[in-house]
Amino acid sequence: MLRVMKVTVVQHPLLQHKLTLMRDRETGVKEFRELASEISMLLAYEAMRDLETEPVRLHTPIAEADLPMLSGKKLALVAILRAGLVMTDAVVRLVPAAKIGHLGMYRDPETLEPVAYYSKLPHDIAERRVFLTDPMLATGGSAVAAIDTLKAAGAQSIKLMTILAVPEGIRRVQDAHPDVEIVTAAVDERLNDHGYIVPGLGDAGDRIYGTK
Ligand SMILES: O=P(O)(O)OC[C@H]1O[C@H](OP(=O)(O)OP(=O)(O)O)[C@H](O)[C@@H]1O
Ligand SMILES: O=c1cc[nH]c(=O)[nH]1
Ligand SMILES: [Mg+2]
Repeated sequence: MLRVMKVTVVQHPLLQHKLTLMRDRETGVKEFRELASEISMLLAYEAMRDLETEPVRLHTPIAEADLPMLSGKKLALVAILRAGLVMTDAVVRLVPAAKIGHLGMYRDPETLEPVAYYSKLPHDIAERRVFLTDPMLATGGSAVAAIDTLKAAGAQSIKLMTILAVPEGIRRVQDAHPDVEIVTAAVDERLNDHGYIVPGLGDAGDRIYGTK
């Protein structure tokens, strides 16, 4: 695992293998979606490494013992639609008590700037640790707009979980929101002239939902 400032690249071989399968253009919708789910759970395992625990006294079948249980702030998972939804759907299986928010936005194909079309967040988001999900961090416009919205709603503790990022997008998020840690499975080379990540995996939303 490589840590550079507030970016964590999860370099576990299991995760990297699954990511390579996702990148393959021959991978179909069903497998792509399953891989995105599995990678999201592995990313969450790392992103949630610093969750607080406290000892709770209980009886195992053998003895009484003080054993760790999650404590501290409650959690919120927030998906940037559409593609982030597959990630929150997966991660909530690990933290079933988390509340889930949705931020609808798409990237204008000409300007590459995000266009927001929906927002529904837990009312108590200010009291929760927020894990924002989107598989792709490209120009960073969508992530910055989503974090702006979360902070305007009172969120104070935010981590961004992505599957693929590029240095340009990471910089844009860090410049706008230096307090937000990014957890990703890989940092690719660059963006092409259409704002797609190279080598990337294509259009995440289209590959998850089969819309192309
Ligand atoms: O970093 P950026 O340059 O903003 O690009 C990344 C955004 O692009 C994709 O969404 P898209 O606009 O394709 O919407 P969709 O999920 O509805 O397909 C992706 O899921 C991110 O939200
Ligand atoms: O490569 C990219 C860039 C933005 N959005 C995607 O879905 N893929
Ligand atoms: Mg898309």
